[in-house]
Amino acid sequence: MSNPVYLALDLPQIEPAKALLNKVKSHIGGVKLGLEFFCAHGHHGVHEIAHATGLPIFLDLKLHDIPNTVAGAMQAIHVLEPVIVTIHASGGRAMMEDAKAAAADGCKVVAVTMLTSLDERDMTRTGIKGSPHDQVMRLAELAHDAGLDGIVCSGQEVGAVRKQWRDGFFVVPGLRPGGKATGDQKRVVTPRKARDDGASVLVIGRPISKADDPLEAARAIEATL
Ligand SMILES: O=c1ccn([C@@H]2O[C@H](COP(=O)(O)O)[C@@H](O)[C@H]2O)c(=O)[nH]1
Repeated sequence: MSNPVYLALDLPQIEPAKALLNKVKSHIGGVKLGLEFFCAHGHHGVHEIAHATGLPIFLDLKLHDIPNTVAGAMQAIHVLEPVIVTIHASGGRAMMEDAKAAAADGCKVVAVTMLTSLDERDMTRTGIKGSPHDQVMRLAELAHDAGLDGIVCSGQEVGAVRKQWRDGFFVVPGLRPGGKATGDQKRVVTPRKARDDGASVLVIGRPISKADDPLEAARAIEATL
């Protein structure tokens, strides 16, 4: 089985990002480039990371707009050859259908359900009633019906989603080797639990990138899987 860990490269400077990747690249399966990286370095930065590492690229752009705009954005990133792209499930069914139709062949389009930095209290404040579990299940069904490949959810929900959507592709961030919520992440589990519960991809950033010894941190996480 290939390594399911995608390193979240949330670093503002490209040279330190490349140096980090050089250290850990034998212990990860791919690279996740998100908003911070894309806004700072754009297409050029994505090409540079892809060429420097040879690893698969996951573009975590979390697109969320009207269907026509999101479809246009999906077409504009074909040239970057991402293996995974994220959009927001709350953009609605038509937006998800058009995003999938506009994606390149072989690119997995997955919908963010409820960010791992949110808990039930945060949800209530945005006007969404019920538990994170219910909200994730509802949006997973919508994403499935829209023809997407899978969803992004926390490790606290992935087991339940996997039972309903057996062949889905599930991306799980909010992973902490100690299993405790730290900083901005509220719905966390360990990488091992997420994998055991059915995650397809494990997204891990700061537990590796901010570790005193990123190579040792990446090795230690790999050894638990
Ligand atoms: O619900 C979500 C969706 C995306 N993310 C992204 O994953 C990484 C997690 O980084 P850590 O440093 O391991 O917390 C980050 O790039 C987020 O943008 C998420 O955390 N939760």
